[in-house]
Amino acid sequence: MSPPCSPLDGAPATPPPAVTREGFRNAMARLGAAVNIVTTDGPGGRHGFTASAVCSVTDSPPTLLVCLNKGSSAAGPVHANGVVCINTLAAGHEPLSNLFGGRTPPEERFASGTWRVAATGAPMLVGAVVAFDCRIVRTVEVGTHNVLFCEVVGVAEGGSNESLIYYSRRYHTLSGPTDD
Ligand SMILES: NC(=O)c1ccc[n+]([C@@H]2O[C@H](COP(=O)([O-])OP(=O)(O)OC[C@H]3O[C@@H](n4cnc5c(N)ncnc54)[C@H](O)[C@@H]3O)[C@@H](O)[C@H]2O)c1
Ligand SMILES: Cc1cc2c(cc1C)N(C[C@H](O)[C@H](O)[C@H](O)COP(=O)(O)O)c1[nH]c(=O)[nH]c(=O)c1N2
Repeated sequence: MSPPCSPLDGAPATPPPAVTREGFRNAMARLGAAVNIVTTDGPGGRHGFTASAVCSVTDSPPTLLVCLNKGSSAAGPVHANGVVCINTLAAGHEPLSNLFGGRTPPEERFASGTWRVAATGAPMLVGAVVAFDCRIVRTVEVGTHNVLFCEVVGVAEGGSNESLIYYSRRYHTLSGPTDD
């Protein structure tokens, strides 16, 4: 059996308490993450949702994963369409993130921002830091979420040099190097 976890400050180890949902979320709030709007379109209709649970899986074939709550109104359309575009948000996109973050009807979400249609048919956000046009190649159910494995079939790099970051339940801006 493995020993109990030690606190990072070197204090004596105590048996770990059960991890509650609240405890897990509080811990996760300490992980900074890029903010993305994941969009879809096709026979299941146009939809999109804000997601921070996005991660690179492998570059061969280029694959990302997205964790999508099964209770989200976007879940049906995403699975019916089998395609998504992962649009990574730039500084100034906080209102767009909140708009796609729940409760607003799908077509009202797309009334903000400028959208074009990617090769898969999914909406691509003009002004995103980067956008990944993807086909969903596998879905794995874990608890409340579906993990979508998304093969990248197209990439568009935007002009913005400032990424939107969600950390400690707030939005922040991270600037990249400038050319000069
Ligand atoms: N992975 C997710 O589904 C996810 C991620 C971030 C935010 N959200 C949703 O956005 C809203 C605001 O989030 P917040 O960060 O301000 O406060 P919060 O306390 O609800 O969440 C803190 C952190 O916990 C994680 N988290 C939250 N809900 C989760 C879920 N259902 N499953 C797995 N991980 C989850 C995320 O990393 C989040 O940043 C909430 O409704 C939350 O459920 C969901
Ligand atoms: C910053 C931030 C980050 C996330 C979210 C929200 C916000 C504000 N949400 C919640 C998600 O966007 C929301 O549940 C959907 O918009 C679906 O809501 P409706 O069911 O349509 O109301 C979210 N949901 C999800 O399934 N996976 C995720 O990674 C995230 N990440």
